[in-house]
Amino acid sequence: MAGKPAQPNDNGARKDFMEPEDYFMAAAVLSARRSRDPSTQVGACIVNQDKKVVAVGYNKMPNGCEDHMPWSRSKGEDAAAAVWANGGDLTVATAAKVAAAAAETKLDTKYIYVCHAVLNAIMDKNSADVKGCSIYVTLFPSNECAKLIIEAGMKEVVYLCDKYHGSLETQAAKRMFKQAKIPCREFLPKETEVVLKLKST
Ligand SMILES: Nc1nc(=O)n([C@H]2C[C@H](O)[C@@H](COP(=O)(O)O)O2)cc1CO
Repeated sequence: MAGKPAQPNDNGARKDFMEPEDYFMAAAVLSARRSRDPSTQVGACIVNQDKKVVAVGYNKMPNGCEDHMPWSRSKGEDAAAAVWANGGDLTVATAAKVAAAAAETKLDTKYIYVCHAVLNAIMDKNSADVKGCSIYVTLFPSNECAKLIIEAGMKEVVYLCDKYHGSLETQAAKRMFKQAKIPCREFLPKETEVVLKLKST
């Protein structure tokens, strides 16, 4: 029996192939999965003007430091976890407060050591430079990432999530992007299912 009549220009190709933009953001989402950060995993994918991927990256500790730097968000969390692990009779909440009050150093948090996803992607690029490239990021770039993106001559930022939009770092990043005339747009998947599925797993 004859099937559906072929449409003009129907060469029999698969119709549900992945659109390039979805692929680039999915690559960023997949890269984020390599992160060891227990709370926030960030991925980045840099694409050149020929639509070729030239780099991917994720938030990580510097090479050689992976097993030695803390992943905690606050000194208190570390100390509380240690008390808890040693069978201490303080609750985690109490221990956290005691430790946080006793030591206010940031040296025991991840923030001072971690390489953001954008930095890692730029350092790991497989091209001479990333001038004129677009960057797909799972989280809006920080002020430090914005400086790198601008100085590297990238032309566009596409982001999936902006959960720290109220932070000083994000506000500073937006101010620099505006001044440097680098457009930032929220990612709108063409084929939502694939990217969101990756994001949520
Ligand atoms: N743009 C960014 N790129 C990143 O790679 N990061 C990293 C740094 C930390 O490892 C993690 C944020 O941890 P937390 O504060 O949500 O527990 O994400 C953070 C930002 C935020 O501006």
